[in-house]
Amino acid sequence: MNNLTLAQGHPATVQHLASAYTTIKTTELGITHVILVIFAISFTNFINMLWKKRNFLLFAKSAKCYPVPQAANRFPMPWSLNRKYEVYKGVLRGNLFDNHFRRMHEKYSNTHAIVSAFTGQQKGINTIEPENFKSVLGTNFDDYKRSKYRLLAAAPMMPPGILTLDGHEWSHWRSLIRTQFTRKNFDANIADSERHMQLTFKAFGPVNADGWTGEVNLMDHVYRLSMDTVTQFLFGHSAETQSAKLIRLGLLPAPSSAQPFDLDNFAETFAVAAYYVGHRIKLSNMYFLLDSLAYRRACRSLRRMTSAYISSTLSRSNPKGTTPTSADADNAGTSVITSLFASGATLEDITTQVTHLLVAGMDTSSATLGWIFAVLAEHPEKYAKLRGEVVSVFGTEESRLAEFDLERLKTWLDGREPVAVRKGARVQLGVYLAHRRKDIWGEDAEEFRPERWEGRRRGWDFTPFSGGPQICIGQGYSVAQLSFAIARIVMRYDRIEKVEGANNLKQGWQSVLTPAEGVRLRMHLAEGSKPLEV
Ligand code: HEM
Repeated sequence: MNNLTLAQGHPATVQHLASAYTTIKTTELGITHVILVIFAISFTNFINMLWKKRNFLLFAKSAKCYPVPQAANRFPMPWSLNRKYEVYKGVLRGNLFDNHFRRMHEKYSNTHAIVSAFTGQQKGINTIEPENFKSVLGTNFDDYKRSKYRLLAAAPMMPPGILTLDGHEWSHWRSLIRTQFTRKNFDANIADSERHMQLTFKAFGPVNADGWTGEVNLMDHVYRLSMDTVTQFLFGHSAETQSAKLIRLGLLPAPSSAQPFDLDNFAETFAVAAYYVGHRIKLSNMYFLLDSLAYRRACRSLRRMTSAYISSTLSRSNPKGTTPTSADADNAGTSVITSLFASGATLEDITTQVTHLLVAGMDTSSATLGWIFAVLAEHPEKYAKLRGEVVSVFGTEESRLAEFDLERLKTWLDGREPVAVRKGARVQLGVYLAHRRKDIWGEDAEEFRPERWEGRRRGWDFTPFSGGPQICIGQGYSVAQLSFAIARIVMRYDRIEKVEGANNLKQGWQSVLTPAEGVRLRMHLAEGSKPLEV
């Protein structure tokens, strides 16, 4: 009362007190309401969850499903932060599959369930069972979808496209793109592939009086090689990132005609954006935690450059620089871009799909080449054997026996019970560990023994390119392209050795498993190798 009296002479204060009083009243009511609503929602959700769990268990029983072991959750945390910590620790230490996932499979069998520590609900299935790969990727393909977090994590670099979409949209782009992955297109590019190899050899640097190069970090060079060959294939003309670097280092003269953009920068910008995307996808529903201005800037400039690159491809036969038409696409020759353009896709759409193709083809190809030579450097006898086979089919640089074409490159190379999966659960197919199972591959499964392939047919036990309707579109192309690159390197260099102190087999993570510290080698020029043509 005293307060009220005092406040009468001070309208502002009165008003203030009055509103404070009303606020208290409203807040009391509001909080009660809010608590009731939260309680009602939580209770409904809880009952709903119990109901679904019951239905799921009944379904599992009626379908005679195998009661999969459940991975224990020792330190349960919301959003499975404890598991994410384990996964990410493995990513950073370079032993993701050999440590965390291997331990899980050893402890809880080839197929086990991840369940919520709070509700007991199945959240995911981890499997290294080829039969399950077949089921998810092949037989029951329509029952599964890609993780929405992959789409969200990658979106700033690449809006939805062939690598992240499902259903009709995915099959639309897949059917348009796959028409270009033909043998004819590979063979048509072989002369350019040779030129890219010559540039790569130049990048390896000169040899000393004994025929040895200095230290070569193979990953730098094969990254650019992959970028140049993949873009050659997609665009019909290459991004020339290897030449761009050689020009920067003063090892090649600058080109007379202006480029549509800084090609050297293209490779670097792509690498930054792809690095973020690879790690964001690994973070799954926590993808947003990894972000930065550098990432956003890289995504924007990559898009600008890719779009300029596509326009320049389409305008090659249209020097006036007017908006490209489908006639320009026809004149520019056949490539993924021209065929997409001819199908009526917009520049925006083509830019998106091409970015997906670059992401799909770049790190995969360069990591494969890197690993192959990292392992070969540890096994000189296998390198010699491989070189012997290449030389017996194709000859040496000095005396060629045969030209490289797809046919010859190909010739040269030549869980059992059902498991119930809850709708919405995430199924992880552990390809890395499945490829190292001793019961499938024998006691020497961990050893580098390429001879194991002799007379062996590939099935769902070997799925580096995935399988089923979403199998890698670039499989045939990349096996041929990589075989060509391997054959050309071993043809030119008869020995390789790792430099002292190099840790070439340490695993790191890009968008795929990749040599964490690069592949540091010295290479010995074979007798009779010809001088470079570039
Ligand atoms: C050694 C090289 C390569 C490996 C190991 C590889 C592996 C794979 C794998 C495992 C997938 C399935 C990804 C998933 O859906 O989760 C895939 C899909 C794909 N790959 Fe490759 N890839 C390689 C090279 C390439 C190249 C060079 C290109 C094209 C230039 C390419 C284009 C694609 C595309 C477009 C898809 C998506 C297919 C679809 O969803 O329909 N790949 N690849």
